[in-house]
Amino acid sequence: MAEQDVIITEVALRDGSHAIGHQFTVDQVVQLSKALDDANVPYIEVAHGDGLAGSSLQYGLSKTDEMALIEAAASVCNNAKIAVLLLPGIGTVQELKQAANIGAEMARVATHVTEADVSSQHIAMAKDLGMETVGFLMMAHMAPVKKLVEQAKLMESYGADTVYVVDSAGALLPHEVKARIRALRENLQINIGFHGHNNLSLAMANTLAAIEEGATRIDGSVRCLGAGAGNTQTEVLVSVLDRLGIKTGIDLYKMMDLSEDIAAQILQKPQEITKDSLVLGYAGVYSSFLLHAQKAAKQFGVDSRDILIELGKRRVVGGQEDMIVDVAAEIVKKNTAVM
Ligand SMILES: C[C@H](O)CC(=O)C(=O)O
Ligand SMILES: [Mn+2]
Repeated sequence: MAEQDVIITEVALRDGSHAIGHQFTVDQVVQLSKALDDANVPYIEVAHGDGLAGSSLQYGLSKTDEMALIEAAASVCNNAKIAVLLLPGIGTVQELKQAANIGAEMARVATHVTEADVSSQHIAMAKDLGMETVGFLMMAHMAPVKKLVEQAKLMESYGADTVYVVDSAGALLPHEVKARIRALRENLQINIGFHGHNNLSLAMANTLAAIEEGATRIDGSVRCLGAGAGNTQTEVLVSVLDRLGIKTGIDLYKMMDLSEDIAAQILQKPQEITKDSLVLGYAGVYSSFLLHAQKAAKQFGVDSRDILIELGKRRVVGGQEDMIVDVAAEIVKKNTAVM
């Protein structure tokens, strides 16, 4: 019998970076990684929220060099493997090599859902470095199923071991997740994964829908420590899967304890679905835009929801963070013109 039916990657130390303005310290990363390792979590992702080399004025400056965080996490894990995220164009193969040298064993190469072709070099390099390799198709709600399959097949052809459907905006509904995972299962030979965000309170339902259709790689963030309203909450997911008789190999009590004792202390305020995170899901906007939009709203004196709705209409994608300020300024101009 397999020890795990579903393999969980804990993303709080990467996706959660968005929620705390990229302020992780070595001490926080060491404490959380150690506890996750002790709870038998198989993969722990560590990096800037926007992946390797994401620390910048555009995406947000990290308090601590991410390589120091990755090295610290790797040094305290006995069984868990450290994963890193890389968005080609933000990170390069240089950072990937550096991360592999200090202990990262899994590379997750992320592209917009229609741009998989930019991942070929990075997937090939990750394989050459001996890393387990994941293709991560972000903003999956923005492409029809046929397009998603075509793009996933590209990642498979470059050598990815797994392809993820990434609901970056938390905008997908369960039947849409099902259709996407089913199509990938029917057309690909590699593992299929799912990464959800809870902006519409659907992260758990979507994750279960994905598992029902055959996804075996699932992301979670403990205490919902992720962008927007956070991801599928890991300790809740472990409980639900246990009730369903689906094995994760993770110790539930230890997971609950570390959520309460460590993750909750890292969050500047408890994760909940606020009006802004709800609008992310409703309008189909990248979850990592949340704090940027709130900052621009304050700066320009406009409603953050208006900014997010407009970004959704314009189908803005990751990498276009500068548009947030443009949109805020345009709203001010429009409001002044009608006065
Ligand atoms: C760079 C993004 O934050 C990656 C991710 O977690 C998502 O698209 O969701
Ligand atoms: Mn995410």
